[in-house]
Amino acid sequence: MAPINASEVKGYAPKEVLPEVETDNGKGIGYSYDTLQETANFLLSRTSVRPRIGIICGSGMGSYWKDGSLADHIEDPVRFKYEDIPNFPVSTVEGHTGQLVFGKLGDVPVMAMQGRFHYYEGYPLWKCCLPVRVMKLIGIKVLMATNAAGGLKSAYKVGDIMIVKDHINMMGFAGNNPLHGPNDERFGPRFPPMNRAYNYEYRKIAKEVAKELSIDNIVREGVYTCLGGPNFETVAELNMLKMVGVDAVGMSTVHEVITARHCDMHVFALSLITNECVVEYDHDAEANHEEVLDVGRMRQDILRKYVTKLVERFNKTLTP
Ligand SMILES: O=P(O)(O)O[C@H]1O[C@H](CO)[C@@H](O)[C@H]1O
Ligand SMILES: Nc1nc2[nH]cnc2c(=O)[nH]1
Repeated sequence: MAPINASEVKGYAPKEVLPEVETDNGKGIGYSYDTLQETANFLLSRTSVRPRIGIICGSGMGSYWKDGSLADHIEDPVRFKYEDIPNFPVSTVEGHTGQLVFGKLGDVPVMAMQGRFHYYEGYPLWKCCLPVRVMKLIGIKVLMATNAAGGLKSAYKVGDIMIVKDHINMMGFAGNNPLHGPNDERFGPRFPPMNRAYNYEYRKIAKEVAKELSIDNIVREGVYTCLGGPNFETVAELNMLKMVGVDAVGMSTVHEVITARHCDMHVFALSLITNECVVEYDHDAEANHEEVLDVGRMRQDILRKYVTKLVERFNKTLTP
């Protein structure tokens, strides 16, 4: 049998990005500050947009449904394919186009990631979060992360939008953390606090805006966790997560938020509940990525309007 070439397998990171531990000229794990500064300078030299809010578009929310998604509504867009950006990984998951878009959302300059990086694609966590550090270096103050997630709380329905109040870093419990390895103080401290990870003022604003848009009946607030994936959870795993206080489960965001808080960015996150987690045996339903993408499409207009308004309101809280 011919050997399998990982780079040709859909859903798998190309071979050259696979090593679990990459070093930068022997200085340690991850890319150095200077290397990421080069990436930031590359982007800044090719656009006059100076965003202060960075948005990560979750599965099915950024790109998949052409012309309706948030990123497709960014005005005067300047787009960069991930493969053309120095030091950037590439997206391999369906529903994650793989480009950065600079431009205006409402009247606010933003940068949106149409596609994020996941651990299950074969990337180490620090590499999944590399774009967050690049955001910091181009002057972004606020990270707005969105994701698709399974709803664990019994009150949640498919299509609900959960404002993330807090997270449980399950992968961190096992010692897998994006900050693992030598610490560069220019990004942040060795031991960053995480008890105020999700900005309180922004969560308050998000609830107000949900009322203004008359979507408060579908907007919730809860606790998110990220598992490594790519498989969805077993019934026993879901019941355990429920027991420890998880309301929604996904395969992203937590490590991005840790990286953003480490470098002192404000953080706001939303989970779109794309499927109900099955917490009973003898149930026919099975989670699948197609359903996740479909619900992303179903909610794209509401999410776009919500995020656009939030971006305008968050921007007003930033000093000029
Ligand atoms: O977290 P995002 O990227 O939104 O996507 C979520 O949905 C995908 C599974 O359907 C996984 O990638 C999971 O993390
Ligand atoms: N881990 C996990 N990720 C998801 N992303 C969307 N739905 C789910 C889910 O049910 N579980």
